[in-house]
Parts: sequence; C-alpha cells; structure tokens
Amino acid sequence: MSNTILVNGTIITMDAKQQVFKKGAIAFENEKITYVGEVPSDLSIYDEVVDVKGDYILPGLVNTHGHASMSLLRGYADDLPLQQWLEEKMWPIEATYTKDHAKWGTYLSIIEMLRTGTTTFVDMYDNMDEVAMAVDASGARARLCRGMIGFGSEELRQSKLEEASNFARNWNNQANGRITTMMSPHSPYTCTPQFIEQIVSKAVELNSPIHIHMSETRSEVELNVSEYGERPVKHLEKLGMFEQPTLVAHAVHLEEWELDILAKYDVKVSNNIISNLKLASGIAPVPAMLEKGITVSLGTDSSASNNNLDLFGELNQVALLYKGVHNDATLIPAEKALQMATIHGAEAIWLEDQVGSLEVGKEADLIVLNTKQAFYQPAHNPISHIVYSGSGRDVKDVFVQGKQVVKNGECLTVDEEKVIFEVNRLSEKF
Ligand SMILES: CSC[C@H]1O[C@@H](n2cnc3c(O)ncnc32)[C@H](O)[C@@H]1O
Ligand SMILES: [Zn+2]
Repeated sequence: MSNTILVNGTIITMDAKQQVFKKGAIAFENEKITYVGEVPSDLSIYDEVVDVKGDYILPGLVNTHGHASMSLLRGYADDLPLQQWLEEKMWPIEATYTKDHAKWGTYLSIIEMLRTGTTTFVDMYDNMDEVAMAVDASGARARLCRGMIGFGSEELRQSKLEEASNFARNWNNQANGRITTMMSPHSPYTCTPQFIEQIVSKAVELNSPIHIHMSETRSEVELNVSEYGERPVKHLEKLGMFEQPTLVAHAVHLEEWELDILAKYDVKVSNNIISNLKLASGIAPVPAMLEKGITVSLGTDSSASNNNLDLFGELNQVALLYKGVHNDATLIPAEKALQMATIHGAEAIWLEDQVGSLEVGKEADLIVLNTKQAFYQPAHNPISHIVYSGSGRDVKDVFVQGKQVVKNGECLTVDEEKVIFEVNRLSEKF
C-alpha cells in the first residue's frame, strides 16, 4: 500500500482538542494515519501527494443503526405508523426474502452510504453472512448482528440463537478487522424475558456487545408495562442486559429516571431522528441525554423508513429540531452534531480507538467534501457549513483503512450498474 498525503485541505479532526487545520495535510500508510497538521515542508517521503485545493477532509461518518437489506423496500410502504408498517407491510414481505435479497439490498445500501460519506455502519438483520460478505468485498467497515425476533416455536428461537451466536463468533474481527459483531434481540416486544436472558448469557459467553430496539413508540412502552409491569429500560436492566455493553436504537419515550439508568450503565444510544419522525414515533430527549453524559450517536434506520441512508440528513435534523421544539437556539450546536456523527458514533460501537477522528495511529477512514460550490462560501466556519448547508452529495472521495473506495463520487469497489439492475429485477416481483 502506498504512502499517501492529502495536502491543502481544511482538516477537521474531531479530536478531543477539536483541532481544525486550514491549509492542512493528512498522511496515511498501511491503513493507519501517520500525520495530521500543517502542510509539511518536505513532501519527498510520500509516494503520492494529492492536492485537494481547499476541500474539507473529515473522519468517515458512523451510522449506528440500520437494516441494509431493506433498501429494496424504499418507497414500498410509506406514511404508516410503526406497528402497522411492521405487521402489515414489512414482516409479510420479509418472510419471502432470500439470501439474494439480502445480498443485493446490502450492496445498494453500501454504495449509498459510502457515496454519502458513511464509512462505518451498524446492521441488524438476517441472512447476515450475505451482509458480511458484501461489507468485506466493498471495503466498508461495519458492526453486524443477526437480529432475533422471538415469535414462533421454541425450536425456531433456539435455531435463531445458534445462528446469531455462530455469526457473532465467526465474523468478529474479520475483513482485516473491518467487521466486528454484536448479539441482537430485536426488541422487548418481540422477545420474551426468557429469550432475552438467553441472548444476554450468550453475549456474556462470547464477550459480545448487545444491540436492541428500545422505547421507540409510546404504545411499545405501554405494552411493556401491561405485560411485564415495567417500562422497557427497567425491564431490560432487570434482565441483566445493561451489565453487558449495550447500544439501544431509538430510545424515544424515556422519563428522566430512565436516563439515569442508561447513564449509570453507560448504555449507548443511536438516535434515529428521521425514521422516528416519518413513522410518527416521537422525538427522543437528546438534549437531556447529553446533559446526563449519555453517548448519543446517529442512525438512519432503514431506507424503508427514512427513506435514504445519507447521514448528513440526520446531522442536519439533530442540529435543528431541538432548537425549534425547545425554543432554544443554543441546543445541539453544529460541533456537537458533528461529534454525534463521528467520534460519538465510534464510541457508541466501541471503536473509538480505531475510528471517529483523524489522529495519528487511528485507521485512515476519511472523507473529502467538494467545497467548490456556492453553498460552502464564504468560508467562515467549515463545521457550520457541513451541518447546516452541506449534504452527502458533496462527498467526493472516501478512504477506508487507507484504501480509496469512492473517487470523484464514484464507488470503486462495487459495480453500481450491476447492483441497480439486480435490485430492480428482485423488486419487480414485490
Ligand atoms: C430481524 S431484525 C430486523 C427487523 O427489524 C425490523 N425493523 C426495521 N425498522 C424497525 C424499527 O424502526 N423498529 C422496529 N423494527 C424495525 C425489520 O423490518 C426487521 O424485521
Ligand atoms: Zn431498526
């Protein structure tokens, strides 16, 4: 692998010091970042010197909740609330899904994510070997889990648990370390307490984190209270889940004392602001979570409830919505929003030593934004422009582990034309 330096860029490091180098440089060799700072005077040690001419360079974005295979269902069922959407639309069609659907749906999602600057994503679904193979081949980075819905027979539950455990064991740290895994009960309303306890035990045995949908809708919380006498947070705490590292998706309907429980166990949150708005699930108490010191990251959820995987959308929404709702323009400033999409995303999936910021020794996962466009002028404040004015369509180049996967907006590692053909072929039968 070559020794590369990108020069004359605005380097937005997202490190603890929040360093930004205007007219800066970043170098990487053998997957890792070797230099971040002002443009060095001697460039002769580098095999490749690329002049980015003022473009912005920032860490690859981290999308902490989604279902990549579901991109085949983009626009298939809109404008419905969660339970009706799941029970009447998603679950019936998913029952007909094959490995081929998982494969091509995942490739479609990966193209979209890489092209819009997401280099790391979380995925919860089934047919996860197909998902993992697509991640491996595309050069993306992901934390993957086989989601388990506990309906049906005991035999079916146990076979899902075995499949999920094998997947978590076999794929962890594969693809040159770009794939890591988790164990994943789908939610407290689709898994019995006994099944959740079994999954938690397996996660402990495998030393695996846990990922779950939690407190997404008001009716889910009410159902939990009527079935088990507790709201979901207390219920999962009692089942021992939070003693294992846990990432919860949604976390919309929470009372203050529940935030204290999440903070106590350092439970990580994936905020899915657009999916929550579209399914009319509600608005998560993100400012209160941040006040309590909870790690809040951003997720798209799937293209079937979003309807795209451009994390710049979440970045923009999370910086805007709370200002309006609370009548307070100081809430979630642009810097905090960008942290949620980068370093806090990495922390939420326990990868902060590898990715999430541009620092020497970390993996070279970075994106270059084309700022030679009217809406990036004048150059007062790069982070403001990214959050309030930019979009994933501005992403020009993308590197993961030092390997270029997107060049001038084109995905180099996946045949986009073939993927588009295959997803349309598969979707004709819906
Ligand atoms: C087998 S795990 C994946 C499972 O989750 C469903 N799903 C997609 N989006 C959501 C959401 O926002 N809340 C709950 N469940 C969701 C998906 O359709 C799969 O069945
Ligand atoms: Zn989801």
